[in-house]
Amino acid sequence: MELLGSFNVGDFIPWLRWINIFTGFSVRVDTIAKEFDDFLEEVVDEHTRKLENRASRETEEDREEEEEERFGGQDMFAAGTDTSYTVLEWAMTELLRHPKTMERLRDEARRVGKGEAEINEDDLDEMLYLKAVMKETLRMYPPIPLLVPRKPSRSVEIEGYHVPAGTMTMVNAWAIGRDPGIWEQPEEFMPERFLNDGCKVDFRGQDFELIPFGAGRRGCPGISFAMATNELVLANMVNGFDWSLPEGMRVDELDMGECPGLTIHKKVKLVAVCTPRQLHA
Ligand code: HEM
Repeated sequence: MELLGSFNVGDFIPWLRWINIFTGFSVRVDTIAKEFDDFLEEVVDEHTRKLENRASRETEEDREEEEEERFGGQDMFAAGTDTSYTVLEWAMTELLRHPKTMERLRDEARRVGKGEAEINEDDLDEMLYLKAVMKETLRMYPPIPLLVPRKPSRSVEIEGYHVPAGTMTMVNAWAIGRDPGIWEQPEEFMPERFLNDGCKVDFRGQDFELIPFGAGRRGCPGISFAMATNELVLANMVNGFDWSLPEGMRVDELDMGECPGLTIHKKVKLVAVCTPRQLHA
């Protein structure tokens, strides 16, 4: 992911793409692509071996099917893992920086979970504060800040700008999420802005003020799965544990720096202390 988001001349000046060979960029991309491909091939093979009564896959059609499974797996794996862990790391960081927000979320989880050890998917519908926390995290820290580069198939005119067909275009979801013309106090982490009669903006691609998953035909197809898993993980983290910063560390000492890449991680990994909650017998 870091490599995909790094600067390379060929993306910006296509006829200079040959420079990527001399900078070593092309070799690094090919090496990682091969390692990833081998890994997925092993996963698909293992899965196929487990399928009892399945004839060995030797025809051309079988091989094509196998390749599709590998590419599908590659897409899901690349698009779904890094994004999810990034969003959870930023959410936890902001919660630790805002103890009152953490407390409110924890209280909601323990109320909705009725003191049980585990929150399940059905409980999530009732957890409106959790949803507001996730939305606010996605507003401030869209895991893929420039979405995925696209090329228009025909020339278009947008607000007076002429964009010729085939131009590489990027949408800066990060800047949109922090635009003071759209958001009040955009640099403040305030999940409350999404509650009750507050802002009705949603992230499913209908409201262009908040597009961490992109929008339109090529928007993220994993959105529902991603939100269900992220919400479930965060809800269970605050339900099952009390969270704090390492002893002696102040909130203002938390490093909020970002790493460059296709997905934007914290530069310094979050270190937090979790204390299992005492369950009543
Ligand atoms: C918080 C989690 C996630 C975020 C923020 C996210 C965001 C995005 C974004 C911004 C795009 C590009 C959309 C565009 O260019 O308009 C994308 C594409 C995609 N995402 Fe996600 N995603 C997440 C999780 C997932 C998960 C869990 C999966 C699958 C299990 C997934 C599968 C995909 C696929 C396959 C594409 C490519 C779609 C295409 O090009 O047609 N994503 N995602």
